[in-house]
Amino acid sequence: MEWKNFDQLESLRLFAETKPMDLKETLDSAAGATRVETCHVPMAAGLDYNYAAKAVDQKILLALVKLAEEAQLADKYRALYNGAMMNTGEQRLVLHQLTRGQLGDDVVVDGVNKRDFYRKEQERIADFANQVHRGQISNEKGEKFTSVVQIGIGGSDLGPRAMYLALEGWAKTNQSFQMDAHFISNVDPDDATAVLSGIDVAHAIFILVSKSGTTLETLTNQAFVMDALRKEGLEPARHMIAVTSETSPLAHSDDFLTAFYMDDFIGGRYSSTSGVGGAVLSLAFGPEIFDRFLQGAHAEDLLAKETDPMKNPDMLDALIGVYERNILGYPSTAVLPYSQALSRFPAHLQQLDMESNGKSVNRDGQPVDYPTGPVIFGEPGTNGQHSFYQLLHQGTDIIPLQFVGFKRSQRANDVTIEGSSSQQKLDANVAAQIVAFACGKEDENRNKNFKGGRPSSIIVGEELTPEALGALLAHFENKIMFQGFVWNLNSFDQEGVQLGKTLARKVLSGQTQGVLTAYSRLLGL
Ligand SMILES: O=P(O)(O)OC[C@H]1O[C@H](O)[C@H](O)[C@@H](O)[C@@H]1O
Repeated sequence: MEWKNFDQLESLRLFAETKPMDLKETLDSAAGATRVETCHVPMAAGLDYNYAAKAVDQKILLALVKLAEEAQLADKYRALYNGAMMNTGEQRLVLHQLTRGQLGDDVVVDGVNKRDFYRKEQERIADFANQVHRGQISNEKGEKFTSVVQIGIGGSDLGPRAMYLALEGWAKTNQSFQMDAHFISNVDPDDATAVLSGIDVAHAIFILVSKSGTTLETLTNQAFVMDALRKEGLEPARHMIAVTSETSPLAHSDDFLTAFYMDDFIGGRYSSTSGVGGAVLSLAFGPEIFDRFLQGAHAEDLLAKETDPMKNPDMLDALIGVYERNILGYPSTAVLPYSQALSRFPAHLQQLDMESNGKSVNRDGQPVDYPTGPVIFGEPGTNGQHSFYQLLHQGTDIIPLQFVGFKRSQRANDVTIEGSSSQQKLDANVAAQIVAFACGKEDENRNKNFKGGRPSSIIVGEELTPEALGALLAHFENKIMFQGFVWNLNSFDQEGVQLGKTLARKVLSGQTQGVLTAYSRLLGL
C-alpha cells in the first residue's frame, strides 16, 4: 500500500482537463429530471444517497473514480478493519467497525479476539439493562430506576445524545421506550444543576462515560453528581456505573455499581456503537433496539467495502466532498436533516468530521499544503431555513449542502391543514430547497436575484428506524475515513485539543504569566 500526499496524486491532472459542470443549466434542462432518477446509490436499511444536484458529470465522476483507485481507498479500508496500525500518531489500531460486526480477518491483540471482546461487553450491557428494567437491579429501597443520566463530554456525549434523541420518538411510538435519558456534559455548573433539578434523583441511574478516565469536565461532573446524591441521603455507588477503557483510572473502582469496557482502538467520536452509546441506549430503549441500530451500521460498513465508488455511497460522498473542497475550493459543508429527531446529529457530525480531518500535517506528521477537512455546521430543517439559509442562497461563499429526509414521520401523529399534512409540508420544503439552491431564479431586482449553482446531495429514507440511524451514522463515519485517506491524514487522533487543556490547568493552578494572566483576570479568576 502506498501513502501519497493528496497533491502527489497523478490523477489530479484529470481535473485540469475537465471543466466544472454548470449545475443550474443541467438541472434546468430536460436532463434534470433524469438525473434525479439515475444519480443515486442505495445505502443500507433502505436509505438512498442521491447526488443529482451535485455539480459532477460523467467526466468528473470518472476522474474521481481514478482518484479513488490511485489513493487505494478500498485497500486502506480493508487494512483498517483487518487490524493495521491506522492511528499513526498514537500507534493504535482503529476498530470501531468491529463493535458492530466482523468485516474481515479476526483481529487478535495480546491474545484477545477484539470482536469477541466488544460483543461480550455488549452482552454484559444487555444483561445489565434487562435487570434494571425488571427491577432486579434497583435503588437502595429496592425501587426501580426510572431515568438514566449520562455524564460525559465530546465523543462520550455528542454521539450518544444525538442517537438517543434520534430514536426517542420512534421508541415511544413502537412500545420500546423504557426510561428517559438525560445528559450532563458541560463543566458549567448550570448544566448539571439544571439536569439534576429536572429529575427524580432517588430513581436515577448515572453512567459515567470517559474513555480516558481523565477528562476534567467529566470528573468534575462526577463529583458534582456524587455530592448531590449524598445530599439526598443516597449512596453514590448504588446509583452509578462507568463506561471506560480497561486501562483508565476509572476501571475497577469502588465508586461504581459496575463498569463496562471499551479500549484504545475505539476513538471517542467513533464510539457510539461501543458501550459508550450502548449503555445509555440499551437502558433507554432496551438492548434489542440497540442491537438493531448496530445491524444498520454493520450493513453500511459492508457496503463501504465495494471497490467501485459508483456503487459505494460512503466512498462516493467522500470523493464528491474532496472535489468540492480541493478542486472547487469550497470551505464548508452544511448538514441539514429534515427530521426533528436528528436535531443534534449536525453537532455530532461536527466533532466527527472536524476533529478527524481538521489537520495540517499528514499521517507521518509532515506539513501538507492543500485544504483538508471543511467547516461543518447545520440545523434541522425547516428551522434552518428561517435562520442561516439567507447566506446559503445569496451569500458570497458557495456552501455544499447535505440534506437528509424521510418519507414518514416517527410519531404516528399528524394533521392535515389546508390540504397537506405537516410531514408533507416538511418534505415539500426539502424538494423546494434543493431546486432553489441549484437552479436559482432570475430577477431584475438584484436583491431578489438567486444565482443558483449551489450543490447539494440528499440521503432519503422511508422512516428513521434504529437500522436507518445506524446506517446513517456509519455512512458519515466511513465518508470521513475515506476523505482522510485521500488527504493522507491520520483521522483518528486529536492533538489540536490538548494545548487549551494544558493552559486551563495552568490557570487553575495559578501558574500563569503574561497575557494568560491578563485573560484570567478578565474572567475574574
Ligand atoms: O471519553 P473521554 O476520554 O473523557 O474524552 C472525551 C473527549 O475529550 C477529548 O478532549 C477529545 O477532544 C474528544 O475526542 C473526546 O471524545
